[in-house]
Amino acid sequence: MASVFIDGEAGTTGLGIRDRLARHPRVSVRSIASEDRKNPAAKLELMREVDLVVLCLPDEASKETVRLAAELGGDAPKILDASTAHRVAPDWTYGFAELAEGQDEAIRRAKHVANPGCYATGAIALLRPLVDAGLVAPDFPLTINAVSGYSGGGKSMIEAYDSGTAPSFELYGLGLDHKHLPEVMAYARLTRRPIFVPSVGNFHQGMLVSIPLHLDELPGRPDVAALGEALATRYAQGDHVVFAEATEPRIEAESLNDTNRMELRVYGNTAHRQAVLVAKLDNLGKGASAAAVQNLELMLGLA
Ligand SMILES: NC(=O)C1=CN([C@@H]2O[C@H](COP(=O)(O)OP(=O)(O)OC[C@H]3O[C@@H](n4cnc5c(N)ncnc54)[C@H](OP(=O)(O)O)[C@@H]3O)[C@@H](O)[C@H]2O)C=CC1
Ligand SMILES: CC(=O)N[C@@H](CCC(=O)OP(=O)(O)O)C(=O)O
Repeated sequence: MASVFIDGEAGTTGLGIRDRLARHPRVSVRSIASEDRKNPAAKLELMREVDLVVLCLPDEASKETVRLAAELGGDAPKILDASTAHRVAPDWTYGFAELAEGQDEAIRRAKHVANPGCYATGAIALLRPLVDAGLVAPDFPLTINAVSGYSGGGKSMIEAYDSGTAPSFELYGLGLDHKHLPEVMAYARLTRRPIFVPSVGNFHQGMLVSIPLHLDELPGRPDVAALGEALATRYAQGDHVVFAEATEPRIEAESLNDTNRMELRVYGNTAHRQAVLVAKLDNLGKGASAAAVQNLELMLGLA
């Protein structure tokens, strides 16, 4: 039985991981007493005894636990960080197994893995295959639009919606400096910073990430079908990331909730030479806790 300590177990992401691991036949969760949850000495003692620690903390607290673990030298557990702190750090492995061939193997071998951001998971899954295939140039002026359920904002945003003080819908991140952009650029291999317009609505969980494209501005002026074929080919073997046909000119955000699945579609109008790429995922599932469980199974040699 492999043992795991979830630092930040009572938060939104931590609880999601704990619930999934509660029914896991080969992983046991070691918990810290609630009054000690921010006590470095207690964390250090627990980290001595476990195989892996998952960080479900604000960025600064994550960095602090990583520093603490370093005190254990060669006895330090493996670390999976769900925060934004290490996603583009050179000595960390990006925990998106479907990123490219061999990424699952890199996660298996890694001592330190950064779990991807929820919006970034959708944007990278859509863009990386098209950049690799030469259908989208790395310096293309992209716009990424997205909507998330309010659980994406953690405990404080959940409280605001539950108490009725939050708006039904809002755009945010309009300072154009969202924390997921560095990882999107790095792992989709973009050289020009996309404009990212996230939004949040009055539903608990679920997410759509959409990217509009003028086809005549792309290299080789591909048609709608060519974009779909590139994604279908790339994810043909996928269990968790799949290409799906765009059968209706609309899409809702919640049908993949509580799963580790993400669906990618290409909508378009051949006559108008326009397309919209869309990823659907659960911000708490493939966007956070379910992806974390997928990663820790790889890191613990259970998958
Ligand atoms: N919600 C989401 O959809 C996603 C979140 N993430 C990331 O996961 C991390 C956690 O986010 P989320 O679960 O939403 O946040 P929450 O606000 O829901 O939970 C954070 C938890 O961390 C605890 N905490 C804060 N500081 C410390 C510390 N020093 N030691 C131990 N525990 C601490 C908090 O406890 P207390 O309340 O008692 O202070 C709280 O329980 C963040 O980095 C976030 O960016 C990643 C992907 C998606
Ligand atoms: C609705 C909402 O506020 N969402 C969060 C992102 C949630 C998430 O995935 O953040 P990390 O993975 O980077 O921790 C935000 O935009 O900051």
